[in-house]
Amino acid sequence: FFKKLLPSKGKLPPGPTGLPIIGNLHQLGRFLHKSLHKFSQEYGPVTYFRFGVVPVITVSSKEGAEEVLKTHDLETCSRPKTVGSELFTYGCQDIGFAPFGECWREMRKIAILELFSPKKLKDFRSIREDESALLVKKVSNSAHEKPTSPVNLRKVIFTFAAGIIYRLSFGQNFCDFVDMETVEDLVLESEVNLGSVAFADFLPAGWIIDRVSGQHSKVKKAFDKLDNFFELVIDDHLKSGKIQDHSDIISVMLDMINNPTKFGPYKVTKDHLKGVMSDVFLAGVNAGSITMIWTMTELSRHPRVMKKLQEDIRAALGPNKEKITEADLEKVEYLKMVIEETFRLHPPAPLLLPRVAMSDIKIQGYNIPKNTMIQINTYSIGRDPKNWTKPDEFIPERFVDNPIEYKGQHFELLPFGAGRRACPGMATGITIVELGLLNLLYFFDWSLPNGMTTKDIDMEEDGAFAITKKVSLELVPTLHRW
Ligand code: HEM
Repeated sequence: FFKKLLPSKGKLPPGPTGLPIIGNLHQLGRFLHKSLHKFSQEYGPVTYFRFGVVPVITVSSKEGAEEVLKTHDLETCSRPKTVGSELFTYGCQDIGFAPFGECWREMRKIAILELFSPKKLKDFRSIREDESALLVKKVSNSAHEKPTSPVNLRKVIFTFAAGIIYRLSFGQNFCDFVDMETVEDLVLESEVNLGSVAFADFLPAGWIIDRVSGQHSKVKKAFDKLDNFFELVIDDHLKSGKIQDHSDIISVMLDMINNPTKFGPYKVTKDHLKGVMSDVFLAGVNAGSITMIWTMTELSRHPRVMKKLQEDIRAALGPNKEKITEADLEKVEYLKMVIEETFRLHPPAPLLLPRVAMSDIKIQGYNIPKNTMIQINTYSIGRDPKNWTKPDEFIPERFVDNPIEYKGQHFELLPFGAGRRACPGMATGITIVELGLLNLLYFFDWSLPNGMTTKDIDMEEDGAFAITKKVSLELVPTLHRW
């Protein structure tokens, strides 16, 4: 009867049958990208399901991704709001979770100008070189220890990536007044809570369950910690009295808040500033660190590739270099293939960030009604045998004489997304990843801790939006002798 009354939705994509109210929640496992991968294997590359009462389509083919991210980019470039995203981005007044509109456009414009322009990338070279030197020093100290002990690669890689991103966005002296261990815990806790599922997101009156179950207070507590931390960073900028020098994005935005008439009609507020800080703090460091960790993990599991890569790097750069420079990044073709292969198998954000249809559209011949949430499954696309031969194997050579790149033009490989909402930090992110790995692989040889074989390397995943390796990767470094 109700079906007759409601307007026809036309031909929806196929998908699992849901239950009243909870939809298909009972069929989703711990990791959404894996559950949706299973759906696509059973129902096809465009699948319809319900997350509680929220309608969702998941797209798992290169052709479908191209239709969403290119043909219908304008109609799908908004984001759905969730309890976690609203809280951690100060009411979605950031870049990553802002709905399509003026706020998103203005924040993205400021970030591109103050963080990601080619000029800024050049200006920040000294920060990257300082952090590279610190990384090599830290690992060298461990390599000199007798007996040698394994290095926790997650820790050194996080400190390296965070040192660069936070100093360039939060100020040169950032690392002097905070302790990186605390920062790492804060990033992990915030990311998990931002991506956590609240009943209020998909059930009518679900907020009551969130209050009773303690979910609401858990997320709020994590947010308060992050907010206190941001206040500390902002206070430090205000105390230094150097807002006018525009030395980082925080001083630029504080100047915009204090002198609104100087900067055009859009009124920037403290919530915008904290929203952008939240994006940089969470998105900026995690994805790059995760990429480096998965790369070192796959290299440790594939000694043939590790050996070939280190020989290739050392032949290209020559012996006994004192430090790696960014000019060296141009010479290491095989490293770029290894990173591409890692992106294919371990995209740091396998579902990108969710989109929402702003009008009725058609994807692969199916009707997608307005307000449907859209998930692009790059995890499935990277494993699709139609795009890749032997898709489950780690073979960087597949990129030899292969035009496919990760920059958003080739829809079979989308680690940074594509279209209007593609990652604005791509150039910065990839430079950090290449630089970090080049330092680790040029100066050091790596072996597994005593008694461990390649088969013992744990590949279990963890995380919410960003999917990382659950168990820390521990390897023993030896200083390379020429
Ligand atoms: C290897 C490093 C990185 C990877 C793999 C990565 C990946 C991604 C992905 C998949 C998205 C979602 C794209 C979409 O929905 O189509 C994204 C968005 C975003 N990323 Fe990155 N990212 C990286 C580095 C960075 C860095 C260094 C920053 C900032 C310092 C950054 C800031 C952002 C922001 C602000 C967005 C939201 C864009 C929007 O919605 O308009 N990312 N990133």
